[in-house]
Amino acid sequence: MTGLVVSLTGFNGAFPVTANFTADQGVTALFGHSGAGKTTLLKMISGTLRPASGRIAIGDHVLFDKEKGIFLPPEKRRIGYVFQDARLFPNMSVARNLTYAQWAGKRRGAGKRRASHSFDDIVQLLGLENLLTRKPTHLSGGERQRVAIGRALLSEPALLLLDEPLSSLDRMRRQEILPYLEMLRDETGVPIVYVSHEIDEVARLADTLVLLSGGIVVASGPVAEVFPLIDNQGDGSGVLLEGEVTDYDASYQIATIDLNGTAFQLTDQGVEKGMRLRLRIRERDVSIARNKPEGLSIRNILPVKITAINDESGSFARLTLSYAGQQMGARLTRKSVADLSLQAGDDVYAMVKAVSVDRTALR
Ligand SMILES: Nc1ncnc2c1ncn2[C@@H]1O[C@H](COP(=O)(O)OP(=O)(O)OP(=O)(O)O)[C@@H](O)[C@H]1O
Repeated sequence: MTGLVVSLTGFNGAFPVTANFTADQGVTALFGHSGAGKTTLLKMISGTLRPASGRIAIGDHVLFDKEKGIFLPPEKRRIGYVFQDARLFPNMSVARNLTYAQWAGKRRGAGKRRASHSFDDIVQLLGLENLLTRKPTHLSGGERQRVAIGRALLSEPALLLLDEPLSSLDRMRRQEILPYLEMLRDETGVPIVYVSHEIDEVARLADTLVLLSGGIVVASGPVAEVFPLIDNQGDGSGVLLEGEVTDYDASYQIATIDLNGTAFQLTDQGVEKGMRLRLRIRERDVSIARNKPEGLSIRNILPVKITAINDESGSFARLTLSYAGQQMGARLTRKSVADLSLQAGDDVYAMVKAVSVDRTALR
């Protein structure tokens, strides 16, 4: 059992924190707006800040237990920490930075366990082969972060904490590094806590989602359940739907995905039959028709039931839709809702443009 259990209360200065969540293998995203308490919680998990009460454990490895008087110092916690800025040793080559971490990990007792990741495995996983002789100053920001992740992994951690590892990178570099993080998630077996305030990263990487607001964990659980609850400043976060690729038309680069019995199409490259994909469908990309439309360029038409209509202030209304047991949302003008006489309980059709979904490949 390698799951993470966090159940604590405490303070960072005068800022109070209350957190209760559990997470299994894979990536646990800690999401919250600036000042929500994400870094505070990471400090409590890593041991640089002591909670007032509660318990923190990774499987049988107890890091903190107030009642039993256990508080492991940071160096005994077997936690690999990757910061927003890579914090590599500037005078050492990439290879030395990595081997130093391996040495430090062994000194802390990791060497008594069988190393699960060899130096060569990590170098290959993170694509560091051609960087080994360089100094950190001669690396791009994204490359530095890949080395920092490699360094954290080589210390044989029981848990990896990634504190907004992409926040110092521009969009292009982020896109470059995301596939490495997906591989990390799928191939290392090390549980990862990933702090982010970027919805796209959460949609792509998370297995479990923990929402923090004002120092309190307000929701936690499987990402598909919790994702729609993200407060995206008025613009809904959308829903995550999962399905398997049943067909790929290479000439048009169109993949067909089976989403609970409905064929859903999206434009994509590098997709193969049998692959599992996660799609993010945003509320603003969904429109509604009373009757099944024909002769439309929109390719995805899903039969849905309206379960609720909430007027927002101003011109818009938010519809909650149920589709094959999953919830979706749509954001329409109130005028459209009135013109179509839409009401809760109506069976209608949701139309989603094929190009308007984000996808991620799942293991
Ligand atoms: N050393 C400290 N002493 C007192 N208060 C602090 C301290 N560090 C942080 N805080 C306060 O605790 C609250 C939570 O801060 P924290 O850094 O955990 O938020 P965050 O979610 O990580 O934010 P960001 O996304 O901006 O990094 C903030 O109100 C902050 O001002």
